[in-house]
Amino acid sequence: MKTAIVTAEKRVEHITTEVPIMNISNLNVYSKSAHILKNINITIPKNKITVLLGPSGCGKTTLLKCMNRLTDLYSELRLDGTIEIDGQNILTERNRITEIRQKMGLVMQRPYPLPMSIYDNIAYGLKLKGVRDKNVIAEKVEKHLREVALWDEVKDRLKSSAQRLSIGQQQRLCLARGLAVEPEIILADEPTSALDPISSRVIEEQFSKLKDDYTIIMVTHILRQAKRLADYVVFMYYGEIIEHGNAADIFENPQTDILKEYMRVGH
Ligand SMILES: Nc1ncnc2c1ncn2[C@@H]1O[C@H](COP(=O)(O)OP(=O)(O)OP(=O)(O)O)[C@@H](O)[C@H]1O
Repeated sequence: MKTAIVTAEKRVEHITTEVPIMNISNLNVYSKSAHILKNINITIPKNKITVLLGPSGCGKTTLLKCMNRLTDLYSELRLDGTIEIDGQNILTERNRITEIRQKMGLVMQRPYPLPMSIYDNIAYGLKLKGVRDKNVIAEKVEKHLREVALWDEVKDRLKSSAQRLSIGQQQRLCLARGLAVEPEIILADEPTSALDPISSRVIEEQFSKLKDDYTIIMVTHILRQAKRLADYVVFMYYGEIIEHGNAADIFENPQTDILKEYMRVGH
């Protein structure tokens, strides 16, 4: 798709025809002293990798936190607008926050494996979901470790502590733990920022494969990574979305001076 519509003086939407999984409308986030996210309107496509891109402090992480209501943890933040998933506005669902979060796996900048064995890190999520059958648990542990390409590396030491794994392996384990609760969406906040280049590539390769089964929304400020991975790009600047659309359109045909400059400097 090549069409671009100028929706405001400096905001550009590259039209996309994908199947939506999440609709964000008129979303604003305020702290006591600042307007952090300004009138965010986007539709996130299903079974794609959406990259939230932009310079430090532009609001990428805050937008990601809104999507699973991690913003609830910060009493100083005030939100208005809507985030619809499966036709429900998650911002007004008072009692179903656990259910909402179970639809989403979260991968943070640094891996935080639970202080237990590799096996139990994944079994834990399954048990929380009510899975009791030991054979089913064993099958799923293997399945999810294979999904993140970790099985061959750990199959002979499943009962040893997860904290003895390398950081790159821990990040894949945390991804597998997130997958074990069978989310629809994976939210990833700079998931490779603590990793060496080889481990980073492994995570990137897993994301490219996982999008067949999951929708991935990833924060990065690394332009090259966005180019390698993104199907859909949301470019942010000072709390606003400046351009969003299919990755090929955004990267081959940026419309705004701000994005053109970001791409020039980012190379
Ligand atoms: N709980 C909060 N209270 C007050 N201000 C906040 C809070 N959370 C975020 N901010 C501010 O909102 C702005 C956006 O922060 P955010 O972490 O979303 O940016 P970012 O684009 O993810 O940056 P980075 O790439 O550096 O992680 C920043 O100015 C930050 O200081």
